[in-house]
Amino acid sequence: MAIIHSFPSYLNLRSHTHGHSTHHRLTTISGCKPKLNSISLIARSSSSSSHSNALLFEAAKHTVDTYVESGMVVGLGSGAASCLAIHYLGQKLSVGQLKDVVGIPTSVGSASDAAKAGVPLHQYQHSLQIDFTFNDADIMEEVSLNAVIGRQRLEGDESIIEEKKILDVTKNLVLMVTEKQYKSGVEGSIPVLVNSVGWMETAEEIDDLFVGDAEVWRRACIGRGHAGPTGGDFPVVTREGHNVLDVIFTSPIPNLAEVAKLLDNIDGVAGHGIITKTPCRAVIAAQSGLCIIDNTTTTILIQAVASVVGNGSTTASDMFHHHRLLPSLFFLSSLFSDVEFRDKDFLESVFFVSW
Ligand SMILES: O=C(CO)[C@H](O)[C@H](O)COP(=O)(O)O
Repeated sequence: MAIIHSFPSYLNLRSHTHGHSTHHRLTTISGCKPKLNSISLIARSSSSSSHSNALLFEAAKHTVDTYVESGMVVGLGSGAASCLAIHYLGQKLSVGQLKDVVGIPTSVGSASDAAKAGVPLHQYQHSLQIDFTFNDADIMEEVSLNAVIGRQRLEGDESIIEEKKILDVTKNLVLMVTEKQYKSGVEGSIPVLVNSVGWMETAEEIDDLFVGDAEVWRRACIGRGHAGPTGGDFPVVTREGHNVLDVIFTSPIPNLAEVAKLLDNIDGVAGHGIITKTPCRAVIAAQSGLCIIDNTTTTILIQAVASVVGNGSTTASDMFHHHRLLPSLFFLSSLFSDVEFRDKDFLESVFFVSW
């Protein structure tokens, strides 16, 4: 993959590495409460879950260190990485490294995390200017960085609609995912909010639209036994009174944005969990370090690299998985220094925070 911005903290992170070593600095964390002042180098953990927590914390820390500045209004996302980012942000506020940051929670969970972490909160209001937002995504389409949220919501106490409004109005957005969630073709559930009156007709229409590619199930409240495709007697009803359909794709979706458009045009659909936002950056926690991708420049660089390496089929996935392409990317970075589309940030682009 990887496009890349070097931001101020790129230098900081690089200074933590040993030359071009592929060993990324990891940070001890304790549950969801990283301690800002207790950063230490640790060997890669033998426990895979603590290792993946450490990787997620690197993504969260990088996101906060790089994009959050004093005085900002910051959208606070939901999910494991966002929880780590909120607590890290709280730590930076408590030691005075950041000041006057106001958080806009995207969910009940993020509001609760922020309250515990000491991040001052405001409720989202229409016309509020949000400088920057971070969020988790359940899965992300490579290159476009279109993503899916809302797969985990089993109780209906969260609002995908409100969360998407915040992501929509924010000036800058970072989505944090692991490398396993960064896919060339997204599969699995797309959560779709439908009016509960007439939900069955809407579900049938969606089923017809994606026949052979997806199954449609109405989401049931957890703890209510086996509900089956109709959601049984206790379907989830969201805060806004919608039912949630899981449109479960059984094969990779070639273009997530197309699916979003098709869903938007169906009567009875009130919203869905697909995010399509430009500009958007992905901070990807990979085994070998962090990878930062910006969807405004990805396509251009991929095409350019494909031509330099003489392989028309080069994809973001190739770049992500085959480090051999990195020299080409660096080379291109220097070649493009005079080209109009490259702004200063872009000129300073480098490809991985640490490999
Ligand atoms: O829907 C989402 C953001 O709104 C997230 O993708 C979801 O919350 C991820 O949860 P976790 O990180 O705990 O798997």
